[in-house]
Amino acid sequence: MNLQSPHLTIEMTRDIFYCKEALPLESGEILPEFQLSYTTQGQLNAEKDNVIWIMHALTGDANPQEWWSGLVGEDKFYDPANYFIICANYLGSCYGSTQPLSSRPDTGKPYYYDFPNLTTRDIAASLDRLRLHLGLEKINTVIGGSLGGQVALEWAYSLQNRLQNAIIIASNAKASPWIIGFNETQRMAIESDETWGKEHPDAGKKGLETARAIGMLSYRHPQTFVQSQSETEEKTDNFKISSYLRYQGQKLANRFNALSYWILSKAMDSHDLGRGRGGTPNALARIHCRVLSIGVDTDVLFTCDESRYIARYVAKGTYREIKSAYGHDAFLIEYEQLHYILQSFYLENNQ
Ligand SMILES: CC(=O)SCCNC(=O)CCNC(=O)[C@H](O)C(C)(C)COP(=O)(O)OP(=O)(O)OC[C@H]1O[C@@H](n2cnc3c(N)ncnc32)[C@H](O)[C@@H]1OP(=O)(O)O
Ligand SMILES: N[C@@H](CCO)C(=O)O
Repeated sequence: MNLQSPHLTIEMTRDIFYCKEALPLESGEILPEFQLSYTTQGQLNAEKDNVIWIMHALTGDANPQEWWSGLVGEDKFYDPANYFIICANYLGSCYGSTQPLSSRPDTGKPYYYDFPNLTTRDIAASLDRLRLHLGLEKINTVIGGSLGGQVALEWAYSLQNRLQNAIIIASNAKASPWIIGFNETQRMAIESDETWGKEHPDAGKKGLETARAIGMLSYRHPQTFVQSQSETEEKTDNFKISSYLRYQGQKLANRFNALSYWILSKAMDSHDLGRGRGGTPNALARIHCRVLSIGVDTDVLFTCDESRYIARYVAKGTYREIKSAYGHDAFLIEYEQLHYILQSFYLENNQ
């Protein structure tokens, strides 16, 4: 791909990166080869300092113009007319990258339950392979929410002075027992599905519906549903919130698969920037770039204190807060506040 093509590619291009070099994983296992589906839009400038790398969350794909439409795209904050914008689907996810349903190179059959557990550090390492493949010596900004923020933080640590800004939204430096607990209940729901364990692409699909319903409660806030799912007084059964959660479960199960969900939820649980690095504060202090850590006041999953903690221990940290009734998912919704916070951050740093 000629990143400095004279043709400004405002249109998003989709590509697959095939990496034939084995990827050693934190577990000690090795992924012999892998592919990453990714999108790019815009053009690398002459100084090569306008790369924006967008990181998706748990069930995201490589198309931020879809799930972050208020932030990425023509005339949006991250406008391809000004930036070279890239987004890659993570290892383990089912949107074009190597995942449990991918064929193993040694047998030609799907990995299924033999797919190796991944950590956020492994995912960051796989993205760095793509960076090197594209010849991107430096990145202006890595930005992501939730799992995307966790991977962004791991990558900020290893990129060091090759990265200018890390923007971590509704995320953490180390998975809390609370988050691991929520993910464990979701895996229990998948395990309770009698099809789980079978070698079939839809294994665990019904359990995934329940897992998503549990997840949706953690991604929102009681206020969210008071506003959108309240009832008149005569209702005694068949409540709106019940049908909403069942609907969201079906909606996700129809676009995702339980094996990918399992692998990525384990990656979220594995997240600990300080592992092998003298603990979280020491690791945060060694991040070279500027870090903007954004919390959501009603986020009950990734709390504001966890976002404040990141800003407090990194060398060049700023903390900002979104006020929202939406809870954790506010990072996908509160575009006006996000725009204001991002604009102030870049202006404060003369960018
Ligand atoms: C950064 C990332 O990687 S994100 C990962 C990828 N995620 C996605 O692609 C999804 C991102 N989008 C979302 O999560 C949500 O749409 C948000 C957070 C952006 C917006 O949330 P909300 O405005 O509350 O809409 P939400 O999606 O929760 O619910 C609306 C849907 O539920 C349906 N619904 C609402 N109430 C009910 C109910 N009582 N019963 C049944 N269905 C209901 C609506 O009809 C609507 O259906 P549709 O999605 O088919 O149009
Ligand atoms: N609701 C978003 C964020 C979860 O962390 C998703 O589905 O990935």
